[in-house]
Amino acid sequence: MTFVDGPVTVRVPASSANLGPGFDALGLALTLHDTLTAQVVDEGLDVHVTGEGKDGVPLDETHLVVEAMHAAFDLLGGRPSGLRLTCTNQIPHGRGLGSSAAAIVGGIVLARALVEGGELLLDDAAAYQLAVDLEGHPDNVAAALFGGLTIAWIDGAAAEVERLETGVEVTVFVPPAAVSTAKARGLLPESVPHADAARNAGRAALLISALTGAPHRLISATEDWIHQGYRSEAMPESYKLLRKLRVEGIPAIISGAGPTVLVFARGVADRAPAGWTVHELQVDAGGAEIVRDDA
Ligand SMILES: Nc1ncnc2c1ncn2[C@@H]1O[C@H](COP(=O)(O)OP(=O)(O)O)[C@@H](O)[C@H]1O
Ligand SMILES: N[C@@H](CCOP(=O)(O)O)C(=O)O
Repeated sequence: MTFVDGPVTVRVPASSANLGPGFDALGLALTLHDTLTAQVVDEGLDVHVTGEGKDGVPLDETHLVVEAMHAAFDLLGGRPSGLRLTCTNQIPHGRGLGSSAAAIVGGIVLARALVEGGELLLDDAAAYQLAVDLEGHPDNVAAALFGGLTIAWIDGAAAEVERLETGVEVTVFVPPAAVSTAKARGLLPESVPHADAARNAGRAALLISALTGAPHRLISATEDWIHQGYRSEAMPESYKLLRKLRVEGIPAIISGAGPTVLVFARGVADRAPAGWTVHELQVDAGGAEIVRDDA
């Protein structure tokens, strides 16, 4: 196995998972990015972080991007003697915008690009499978890797994905405090009423239609009964904003495991509670991409 000379840069998008009724299945890549640059060096591990997470993430082998790079190098044939990594992060951590998925996908794509012929040794299907195995659920990593609107599922142990185009525009309302995905997953019940599962399935199907050509269906298509309500105690302000917007007829959901509120609309930034950050975003159609020096 031969490593490439010089640094490699990857740009990886934020993602919003679930989108209301599509729990652990639907994902949407968004135009908010982390930019990661890595280079193989003679020895040691040198990690620099600027932007989101700079004061909170470890700078050793337990850094999530490094863990994902190591897992990918192990599949590609071996780890390099040393690594220099620089992360310039726009995606806030623990807000339901897929920062951990972006770190995992970015690390895998970086490692692959640092190995001569890496795309043949670890193709997109294998990279996706590794990312799902590391993240534990497929929805965010599908969108972060492939871009656009994704439907993700697990067949046996095999991670599968269907990618769709959508031109939908969104506004995200990001609260100041984080809620970890692990904590939010811990609030979910072991089972849900059959009637709730049934109506969620119908709305998830309708949502695909709404996002790919029938936007007038968005308010009905974004209703959920199987996760958002159960998690509301961990994010009461988000849930309150969600209900308020929906009463106004604005299609709002909890993004991923929360606490960010995502709205399929523009021109609503004035609804943000004090202290929250608002981003008006588009869909990132490309997913994780190597940034070429000559691009
Ligand atoms: N770019 C990153 N670099 C290093 N660690 C990260 C990065 N992004 C996320 N993480 C790790 O993942 C955690 C957030 O993951 P999670 O709770 O799943 O929230 P999110 O909704 O943002 O994915 C962070 O606290 C940090 O430990
Ligand atoms: N389906 C997952 C999505 C988690 O997304 P994140 O952006 O909060 O990591 C869940 O709802 O737990």
